[in-house]
Amino acid sequence: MSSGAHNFGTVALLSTLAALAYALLHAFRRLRLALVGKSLPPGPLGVPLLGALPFMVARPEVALNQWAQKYGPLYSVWLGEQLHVVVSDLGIAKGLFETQNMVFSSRKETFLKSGIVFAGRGISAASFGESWCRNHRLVAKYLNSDAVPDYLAGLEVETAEMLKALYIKSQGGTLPLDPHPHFARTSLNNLLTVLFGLRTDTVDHPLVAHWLKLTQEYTRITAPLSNAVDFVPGLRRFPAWTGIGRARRLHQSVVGTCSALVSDVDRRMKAEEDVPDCLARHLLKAKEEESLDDLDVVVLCAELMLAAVEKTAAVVSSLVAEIAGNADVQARGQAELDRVVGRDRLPGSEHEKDLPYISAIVKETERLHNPLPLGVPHMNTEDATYRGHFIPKNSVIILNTTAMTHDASLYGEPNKFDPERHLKGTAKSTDQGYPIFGIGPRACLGKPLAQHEIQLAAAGILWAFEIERVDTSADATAQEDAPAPLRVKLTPRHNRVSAVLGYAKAA
Ligand code: HEM
Repeated sequence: MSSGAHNFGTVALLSTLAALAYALLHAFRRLRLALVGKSLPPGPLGVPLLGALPFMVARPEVALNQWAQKYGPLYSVWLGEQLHVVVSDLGIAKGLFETQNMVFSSRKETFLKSGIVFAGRGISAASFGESWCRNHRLVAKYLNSDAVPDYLAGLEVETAEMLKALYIKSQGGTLPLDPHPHFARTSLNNLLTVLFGLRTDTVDHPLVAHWLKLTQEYTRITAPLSNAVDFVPGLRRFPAWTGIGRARRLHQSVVGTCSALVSDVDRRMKAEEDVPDCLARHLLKAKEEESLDDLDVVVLCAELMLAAVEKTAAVVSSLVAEIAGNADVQARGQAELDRVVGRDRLPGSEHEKDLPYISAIVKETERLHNPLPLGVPHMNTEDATYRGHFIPKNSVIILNTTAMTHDASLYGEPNKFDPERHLKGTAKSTDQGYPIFGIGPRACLGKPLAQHEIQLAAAGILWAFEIERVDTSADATAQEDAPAPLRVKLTPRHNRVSAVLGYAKAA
């Protein structure tokens, strides 16, 4: 026998033994639990050391959905040595949180996101404890639904600025464009105002493209299941292959950018300049009393900017893409705006409650185009049991919110864009609520701000423009592995648009 064939035989034997040992270990784990009358939720077995990680490399949500079909809406899966419990049903998610809210409201402090990107600080990646409580309390003061009404006038100004910039950049509707950077700038400006009391003056300001790039990198390297290195500690010896280097660079870049903004607020406060009330000022003033160090302040601000900008902009871009492809929805939304707002002023936040169809368009976009398809994983701090399934302490809980919002038993024809289903009192009305902002004490802190921003953007764009999608299939610059960029033609809807937007050179 040749040495090559011999080596192959040895490798095959060792692999088989490793797989057997792994299967035995899992069988033993399950048997041990069964002996004391406990059974884990069912789930796939996976492979030695890595568990199910190899099946989740490309599109984790596809693998998760296939397992949900096979094992049901509550199943367990090992990723490396970490047990994950995946919930794909809204009723079960609500059930878990209604009965054991506090038990399920921690997070696993992951190696990449928590340890490197946020340097063990911040809110979203922190386990449930004193530091999370303090940070959550400090930030909530500036973001909860009591605080947001103070920002509404500013959000309206930013929306009007965004519409005007779209009008100008598209040369009064003659040039197709990608509106996404404009939506990102609006969201960035809203956050910069809340955090630092400042804003960018144009979409071409370098901070807009820089921050968009950082948030996209953040999304790529911190997606809930993207990092084998979080669950297989042995991989940490290979920083070049495992995203560790990228996470370090992201940390440096994000902290560098936000440190400069925080330092400027600090300098202005020390020079006794007039600094508007903003989160950075509040945190700097409270540093001693709240035992915050410099990095705490910077990471809190950076985290909010990372959490906010791209997700909010992504929803608005998806909304525009959907409207461009649904002439009936567009016409119905515009008819509502003409009726409620008229053509001599822009829709404002005072109109929101009188625009149920626009709200329904927003809800339907969020249902279909969830910008955080698997939410942010939770962790349970105590052993728990749900409908006979044992969920051991320190399991990572994935709320598969996309599966929940595509549940055909709640939303008939779940892949269809149909705002009508959110209109109360109509034949199609379902009103199941949807969990894209999360559930329980760890639910999104920015929801009130994001919802107002998106609603104002939706109403403003529909008020101002006829939206038409431009075909990008022949775009030679498009990258093969990236989604086609959104390109739309935004034609002013009526002859009052330029005047109301304050654009003097109107046709
Ligand atoms: C469309 C926009 C947004 C979506 C879909 C979204 C979604 C989410 C989700 C799913 C979570 C995890 C909830 C859970 O664990 O149950 C979360 C957490 C969080 N979000 Fe958002 N978010 C959005 C915008 C924002 C904005 C604008 C901000 C800040 C200004 C923000 C700040 C946060 C923070 C700080 C957390 C961590 C909460 C915690 O762990 O205690 N988000 N968000």
